[in-house]
Amino acid sequence: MQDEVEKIIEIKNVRKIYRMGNEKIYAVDDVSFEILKGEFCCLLGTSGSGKSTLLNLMAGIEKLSGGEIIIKGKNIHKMNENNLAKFRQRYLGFVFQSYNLMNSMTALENVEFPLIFKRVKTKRRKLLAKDMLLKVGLGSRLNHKPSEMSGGQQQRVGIARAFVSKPEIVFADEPTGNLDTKTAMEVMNLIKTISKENNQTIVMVTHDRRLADYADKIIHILDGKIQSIEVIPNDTMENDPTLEKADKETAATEDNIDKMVLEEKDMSLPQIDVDSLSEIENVSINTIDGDKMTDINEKERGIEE
Ligand SMILES: Nc1ncnc2c1ncn2[C@@H]1O[C@H](COP(=O)(O)OP(=O)(O)OP(=O)(O)O)[C@@H](O)[C@H]1O
Repeated sequence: MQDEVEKIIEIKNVRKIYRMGNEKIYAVDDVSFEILKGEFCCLLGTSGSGKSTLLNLMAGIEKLSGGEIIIKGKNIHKMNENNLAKFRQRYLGFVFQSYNLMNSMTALENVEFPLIFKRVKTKRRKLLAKDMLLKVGLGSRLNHKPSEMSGGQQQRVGIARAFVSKPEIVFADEPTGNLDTKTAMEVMNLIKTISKENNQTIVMVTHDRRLADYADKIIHILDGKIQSIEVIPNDTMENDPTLEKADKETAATEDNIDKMVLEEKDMSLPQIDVDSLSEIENVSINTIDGDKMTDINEKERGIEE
């Protein structure tokens, strides 16, 4: 008998009410649905329908007015701040519409960042970050800063940063909102390809039906309520020439990564000011796969029940 697929996210009668003077705004109004492990789920709706609020509630960024959000069996809104932060680091990744890259850092340094918090050793960190940048087709842009890259390239760095530590769930709020249609499709292909390779769960917000078609499941939202839930047949992947190129690049360089690390000059990360850590953590709340955790003390990253 086939194993039942894990319900990785359960949304139960969730409400978010904002008060504006005497007025109550029901941004999310009694919403319930489930997302399975490995599913690509899209929250689709027009402007003001409540998509971003729902995503922020799911990520524990906004407080609930009612209901429950269970992720990996844990009621995340019952956790204290410290445990919630650990939970985010361990299980969640984020892709933002505005990329949220560190402008003073190179592409490679940006992608390395989540791994610093995981205390992954320098050499391994650089290998993982490089590998990820090769995967997203940026093998020739490792040492470019965000200002030296196009919007599409910057978002590829954002994707590499979100996925480098293989979080089980990646939240993406209008990840292609600042990109032209062709680049948006390439970015969608990347998100889908990488997440499917690793059985990662994606929750993406968009108002664009064409982008929602990349999902396995679409939650249609209107005025804070679910209008319908649509399951999409799994045949919408397009041939992306950039991906093919990225694959070839990865294959060609896989054997040379060690060599590249040894040859790379001036790759040390800038000194991190302790006061800036919380700001950085907001940018790169992320985690790393269990089988890549050999450098990390399990207890240190443990989450209290
Ligand atoms: N901090 C807030 N205070 C008051 N009302 C808010 C707040 N944030 C959102 N809202 C209201 O909640 C509703 C849902 O907003 P939300 O940003 O979730 O919609 P959205 O579907 O993501 O829209 P968009 O696509 O334009 O970003 C809107 O009516 C919005 O005005």
